[in-house]
Amino acid sequence: MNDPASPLSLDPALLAVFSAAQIRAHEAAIFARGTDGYTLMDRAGASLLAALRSQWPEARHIAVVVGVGQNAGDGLVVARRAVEAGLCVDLFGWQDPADWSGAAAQAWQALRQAVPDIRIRNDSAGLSTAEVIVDALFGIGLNRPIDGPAAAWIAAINAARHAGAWVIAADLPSGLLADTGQVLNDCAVHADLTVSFLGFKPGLFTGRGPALAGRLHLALLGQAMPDGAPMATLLFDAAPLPPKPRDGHKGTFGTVLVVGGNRGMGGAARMAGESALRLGAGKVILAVHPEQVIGMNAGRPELMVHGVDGVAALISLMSLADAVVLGPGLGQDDWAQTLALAALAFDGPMIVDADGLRFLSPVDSLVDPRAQSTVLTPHPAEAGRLLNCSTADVQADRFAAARALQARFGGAVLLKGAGSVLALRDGLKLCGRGDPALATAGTGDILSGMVGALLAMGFDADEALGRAVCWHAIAGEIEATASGSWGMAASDLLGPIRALANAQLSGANERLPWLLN
Ligand SMILES: NC(=O)C1=CN([C@@H]2O[C@H](COP(=O)(O)OP(=O)(O)OC[C@H]3O[C@@H](n4cnc5c(N)ncnc54)[C@H](O)[C@@H]3O)[C@@H](O)[C@H]2O)[C@@H](O)CC1
Ligand SMILES: Nc1ncnc2c1ncn2[C@@H]1O[C@H](COP(=O)(O)OP(=O)(O)O)[C@@H](O)[C@H]1O
Ligand SMILES: [K+]
Repeated sequence: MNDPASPLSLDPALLAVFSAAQIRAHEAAIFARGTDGYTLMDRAGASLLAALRSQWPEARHIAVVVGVGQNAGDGLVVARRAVEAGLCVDLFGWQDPADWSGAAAQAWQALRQAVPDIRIRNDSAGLSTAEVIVDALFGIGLNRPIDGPAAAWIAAINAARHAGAWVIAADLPSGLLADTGQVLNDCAVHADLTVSFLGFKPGLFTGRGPALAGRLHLALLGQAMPDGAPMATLLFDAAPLPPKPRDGHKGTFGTVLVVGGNRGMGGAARMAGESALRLGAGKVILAVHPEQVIGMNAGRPELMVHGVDGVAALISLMSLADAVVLGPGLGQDDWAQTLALAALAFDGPMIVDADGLRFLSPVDSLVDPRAQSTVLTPHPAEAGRLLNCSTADVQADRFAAARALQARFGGAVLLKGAGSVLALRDGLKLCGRGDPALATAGTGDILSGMVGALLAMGFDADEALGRAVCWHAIAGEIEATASGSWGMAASDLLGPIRALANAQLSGANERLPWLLN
């Protein structure tokens, strides 16, 4: 299908995420070209202060909490520049200034020169009077669990935020691991705004990152983007479907077969079927447990519901399908196993979700043709089961988990949850959209039906998955903006999803990141 242009045009720098090692290599290249560390740090502090003043123009009293490394230097620059701009500034931390090194030591000297009576306060009581707190404790150098004074300062910042202060983080909310979005010891700053320097870090967008980072600004500090391929690219939007051809008929737009809907679990198959229909599939057939047929036929007459009691019946339905959705409400009993093994032999594009994932076998290689056109969409617990590890292990490094799943099972892999990670043939993608409204039963079934529809229309596995994930996440945002994040039912997504696919609705742009110089 021909694609119209993407509805949003974001600067390419906003679409890439770089690991801490890539950022460090980028810094080294900048230094090699003649820019020194302090010049860069001064720009970082200036960008942060500009973001602070634009977000909270009325704020007069700011607190800067500094740590032990170069992230502290960013905060020291902010303190100096804020004083120079006429703001009232308090500096907090536990570091002996003589222990700062490199650019941070220079930043301290510059601050001392500009504000000779500046002192570092080591009691957090004064934090409560600040309107905005600058978190300059840790950036990309965090490399172990936080305890001691740093943990106490993080608790104090979060308490002050709870009491009404705003928090802006330098580079990363302190405690968030740049590469994974993991937080150790449950100790991290909760920020309202994060200004990320030189390039976005993956941890801002997945795991705990989306909950802790707040709004995101990227400050390139006068530099081009880092050289080389980013660790992952971000998905913020997806092009709508092309116009529906005037001479199309239902056969043109593909037949989706949903295999699932075991006893007591018909709803999942029905939601997947409805979402396939609402995304534009020409025909949708449900292969469900025979006991489910009567109720499901009554609910949505457009779905062709077949009670399937064995392999022969399923194979005859598979012969009609352009794509199979295996898993919604499938269950784990003998009926489920018999159908799953038969469905996995389908010679065409397929998405495997939910209990369907239990019946996958590892593929021999990524060139396995079956694996090439398969989409797998586990949530973290399902991913843990497939990888023989705990959910916590999966969440500790969602990128590694998605890659490991792809290596073992092939195809396009989605690791679901806040900041969904996509392991595709052309690398890692990371969904930058979404809302906790989506954290409710059935939204995964809606997503699987969407992917099924796009596969049946002829989109390849990567494209189908990327579009579906994006529309699904934006639909969650739209519902949350309209009616709040609590209480959304999965089927509420269907209206916005249809509108997004038809380009009749665009996502709420105030959630998108900003670019600073
Ligand atoms: N080098 C430069 O010129 C620039 C650095 N920048 C800033 O520098 C940051 C990176 O600086 P660093 O590499 O010094 O790293 P950080 O300042 O993030 O922290 C590293 C320091 O903290 C210590 N540390 C790590 N984990 C700890 C823990 N759990 N408890 C206690 N101490 C811990 C380390 O031993 C090290 O001393 C970036 O995130 C960015 O904010 C930016 O200003 C851009 C320019
Ligand atoms: N906090 C969140 N933020 C954004 N998206 C979320 C969040 N929680 C869940 N989701 C999304 O909601 C969907 C839930 O799917 P899944 O866990 O399979 O639910 P179910 O099996 O009940 O359908 C996934 O697409 C997931 O990425
Ligand atoms: K920080």
